[in-house]
Amino acid sequence: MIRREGKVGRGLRPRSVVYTSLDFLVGSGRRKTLLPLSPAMATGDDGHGLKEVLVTFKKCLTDNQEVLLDPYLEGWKGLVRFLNTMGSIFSFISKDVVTKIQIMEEFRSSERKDSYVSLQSMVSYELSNDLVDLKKPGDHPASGCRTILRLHRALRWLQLFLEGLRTSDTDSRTSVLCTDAYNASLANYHPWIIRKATTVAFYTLPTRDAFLENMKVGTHEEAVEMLGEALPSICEVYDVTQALYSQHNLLDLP
Ligand SMILES: CCCCCCCC/C=C\CCCCCCCC(=O)N[C@@H](COP(=O)(O)O)[C@H](O)/C=C/CCCCCCCCCCCCC
Repeated sequence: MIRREGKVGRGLRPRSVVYTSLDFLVGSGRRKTLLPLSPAMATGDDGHGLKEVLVTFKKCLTDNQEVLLDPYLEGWKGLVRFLNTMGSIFSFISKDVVTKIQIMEEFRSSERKDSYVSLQSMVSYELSNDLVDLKKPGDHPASGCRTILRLHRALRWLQLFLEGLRTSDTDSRTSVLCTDAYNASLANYHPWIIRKATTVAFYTLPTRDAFLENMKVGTHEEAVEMLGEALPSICEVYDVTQALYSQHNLLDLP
């Protein structure tokens, strides 16, 4: 069993729950075809470690600095599998990410799929066809641009959190690392109620040692080394996306 840091999580068995996000995924026949997850994946026991997930993000960037959508979504699916091992208290977060992945996968399986090969082609296509609500929610509440923006902001949280794990002491509290990363990124865009629920959930996180083990990389030192090697790719994907969104004034989409 994974040791927990805080009071809230004591006694929770992270791998024992059939997660709501999976219920959501398999509950609809239409959704099922879009994001099939095996039962093993649903519990995070699909044999893949964090390294494989982070490597997926490396595959996003082309030589022309375009961000390819398919590996981007693959990377997020891998992260959701990790999130699903953290306990049902995180299922409200998991559900939100899964919904956003599904929105994007629908674009990728639609007749406009070629316009959604990369973030660059998506931005160009949606803007030139007036498919983005730029100022307030309107006719396009689930555009690709606004959906990716939410994941993009979350990628910043991931970058900060993993960097915190990598550089912190053995006895550092993951709830503190996670809260610091959250406050410096996503929290700026979330209402009070979400910030509260999220902060409570952070108290149930496993210890730093348990996190490093859960990465399935080897020793703790090897896990830390892997983070040092993998994080630059995440940063690059984040930076290229940030520059793209900034260039088109898309960083505040409703
Ligand atoms: C062995 C180490 C592994 C680490 C693996 C970490 C896996 C992390 C997986 C997912 C990260 C969470 C991504 C959250 C995306 C949130 C997107 C968002 O901001 N959505 C809000 C706005 O969307 P719209 O309403 O405008 O459509 C939405 O309102 C939010 C809903 C839920 C709350 C999201 C809280 C995010 C907290 C991020 C920390 C996750 C903690 C993971 C613990 C490791």
